[in-house]
Amino acid sequence: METAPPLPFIDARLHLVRPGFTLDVDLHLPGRGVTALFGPSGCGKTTCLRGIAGLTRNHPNPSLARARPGRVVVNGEVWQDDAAHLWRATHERALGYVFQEASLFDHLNVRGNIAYGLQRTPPARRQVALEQAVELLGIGHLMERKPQALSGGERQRVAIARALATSPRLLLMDEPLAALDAQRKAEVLPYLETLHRALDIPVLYVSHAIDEVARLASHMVLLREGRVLAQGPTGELITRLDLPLAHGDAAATVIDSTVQQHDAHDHITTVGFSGGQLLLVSPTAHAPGEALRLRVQARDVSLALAAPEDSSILNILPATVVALAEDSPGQCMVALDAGATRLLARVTQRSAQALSLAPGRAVFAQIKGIAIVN
Ligand SMILES: Nc1ncnc2c1ncn2[C@@H]1O[C@H](COP(=O)(O)OP(=O)(O)OP(=O)(O)O)[C@@H](O)[C@H]1O
Repeated sequence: METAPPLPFIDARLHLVRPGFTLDVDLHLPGRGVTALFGPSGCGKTTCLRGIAGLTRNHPNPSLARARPGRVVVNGEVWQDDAAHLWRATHERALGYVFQEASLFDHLNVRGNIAYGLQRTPPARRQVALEQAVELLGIGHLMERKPQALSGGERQRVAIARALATSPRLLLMDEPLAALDAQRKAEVLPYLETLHRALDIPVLYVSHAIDEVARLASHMVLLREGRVLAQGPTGELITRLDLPLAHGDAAATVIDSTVQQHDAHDHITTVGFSGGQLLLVSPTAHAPGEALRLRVQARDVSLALAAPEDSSILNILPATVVALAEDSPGQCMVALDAGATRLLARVTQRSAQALSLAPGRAVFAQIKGIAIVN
């Protein structure tokens, strides 16, 4: 019997000691898809990316730096192994780095900027053609322009295309959308979504914005004061009641679903997911079979003990209460399982008592079709 090839992975053990700040992390990440590094300002997200890129390191002799030996392995390539005295400099690590502000060469046009990235990659390692990077980021019409003649969103798309053109084995993105206004963000986000599906290049993505993370990242690392608070699949981490993300007004669930049908007449898309079917309002048509990642805020989910009839609410899902926690005075967060999907509902403590909510209790979760975002 043939055995399946091992799943690709990224391991990064970094212990970087600075005056007033220590980063001490052990990351075990999938070698595919987008992993978000998330946490408050100053928790060490950028330091983490810089460590993986080889832009920052302890004294090469770990005993002098009083740090645990570092190790960085990306899909089978060892970039750093302090214990074995192995260190690849940044230019020897096949990585692309995209920063908050696109740092393009002003004297080169867009074509020249992207070609610069391409030329630095040995022909044997080139996997992404310039044309492919240009097409993925939708910048074909901008090729002859100089960076000064680009909008913020366009500059960022060129910077991403330039990073991709180097055929990186890992793409590091440090708040690539943070400098953009909401409209520009909405312009660039769809390109980020498609690029990791089109190219099998893992992405480490630093962001402050949980909605961005929920939309893009399948996996996440929560950092606090230089340490890992938790790491795992996004849907799991954002619904764990022992972690801060599952509390407060922004608490939400992600639901990975597949389009079943789209009714163009009333703009309703029907999707299937592990907990059944959902109907959502969608102004754009979706083809059957298309994968949709949906987001539902905990405050938009209400609970009932019996399935209501004649309700305007489109989605009524059987679910089981898994856990409850006090959220804020008078409010409580309820974790529920609908099939294999974890949902969150934020209800008043009065309602929780009235419905005798407790682990194991069977309920119906009600979600308005207009409250589901994709
Ligand atoms: N070269 C350095 N020397 C000393 N301290 C540093 C250095 N670079 C960063 N720091 C400190 O390390 C800590 C982590 O910084 P880092 O930029 O990694 O955080 P961050 O989570 O990316 O923050 P933000 O979200 O604000 O960008 C901060 O306290 C910062 O002041």
